Amino acid sequence: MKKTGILVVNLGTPDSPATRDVKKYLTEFLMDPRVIDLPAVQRALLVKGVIVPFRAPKVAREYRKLWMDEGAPLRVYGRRLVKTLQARFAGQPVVVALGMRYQNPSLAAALQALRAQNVDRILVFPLFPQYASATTGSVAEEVMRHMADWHVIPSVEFINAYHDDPRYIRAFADKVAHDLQRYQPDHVLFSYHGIPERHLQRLQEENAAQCAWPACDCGPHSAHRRYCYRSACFRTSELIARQVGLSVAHYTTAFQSRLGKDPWIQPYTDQTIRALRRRGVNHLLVVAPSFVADCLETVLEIGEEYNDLFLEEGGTTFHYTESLNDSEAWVDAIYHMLNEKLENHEIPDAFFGAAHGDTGVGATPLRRF
Ligand SMILES: C=CC1=C(C)c2cc3[nH]c(cc4nc(cc5[nH]c(cc1n2)c(C)c5CCC(=O)O)C(CCC(=O)O)=C4C)c(C)c3C=C
Ligand SMILES: [Fe+2]
Ligand SMILES: [Fe+2]
Repeated sequence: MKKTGILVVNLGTPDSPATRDVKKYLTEFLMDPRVIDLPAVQRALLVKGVIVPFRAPKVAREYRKLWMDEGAPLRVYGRRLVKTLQARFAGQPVVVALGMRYQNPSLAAALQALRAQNVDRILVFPLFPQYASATTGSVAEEVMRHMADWHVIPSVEFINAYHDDPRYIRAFADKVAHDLQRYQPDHVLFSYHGIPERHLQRLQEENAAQCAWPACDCGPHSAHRRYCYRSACFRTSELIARQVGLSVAHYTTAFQSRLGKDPWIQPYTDQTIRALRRRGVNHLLVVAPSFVADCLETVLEIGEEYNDLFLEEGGTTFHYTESLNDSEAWVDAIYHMLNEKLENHEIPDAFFGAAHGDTGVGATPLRRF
């Protein structure tokens, strides 16, 4: 039977909350041309000369608040997820490894671990449900770069978007349904990590059918464009809302975490929170489906900054739905998404006559043709 390696990938996080390690992380991350898409010299001047020196001390303080006993949340949840997933595949010829796009455990080490196990193929599962060049695209490019000099390159499949997969939707919807019961909010805000608007321009250059940049009109009522990140986010909100029975008037989609002065995809989360207050929303529940593990952007940006903003604006209660992390429902969802790929790929040995001890060549199954 063929042996499959599953490479679970997340963004990455610093090795420690020390400013030195945060600088290393931010530099590697932001020097990626898929993240800061400027010409190399301009990017280096901006990242190494401005963003990292000014941002790292503040971000390091934030990581210190967030740090768990076992380390950074993104890495802790990643390790637990992979361990439970490996157990879920018990009895199947499957090896699961965790790699981070930036810092550790590195993609190089994870790929070498799979290679050492002589896997025949690799399924790459980025922990990004909505496709973006800055995340999923970057992971794919880096995986291919690492394997480029292998003599035997196994077959590789990238699971590059699953924002509309019913199992991912259900895993999130179950959490939201629970919090709707518990907190009785009068509105739900789906807040996704943003990307610069300019990234959608590249999308249209490559495939005009994908998106209508500069005025990306992807939204709840437009046709769904799979690789327009903005569209995929609207679609995710719609599917989760439908699953939990939320009507269009009771939820909103917005984008957070913008960096720099260029326009990012809109509406922005902070402005949306103010607008919701003006509309009289008193009890808000925030859900962040682009983050499948809690991290700096959820625990601090949503859980503290947006919480404070909503209360300062006169709101009464603010709650955040915790992410999927290493929950059983999420492990189960990933297991089923991947197992489907395994089942579709596997050609039973019996088909080649191996069950009868021959080589398969010229054996009876040829009748099928
Ligand atoms: C969920 C998908 C993500 C997309 C899309 C994304 C795009 C993107 N991010 C930056 C800049 C930063 N992001 C930072 C943190 C961060 N980003 C994601 C996910 C996506 N980013 C996660 C999960 C995290 C948290 C990591 C953690 O350890 O907790 C940061 C670092 C923190 C900070 O300085 O605020 C930066 C910087 C850009 C520029 C971008 C699209 C081009
Ligand atoms: Fe980010
Ligand atoms: Fe779009």
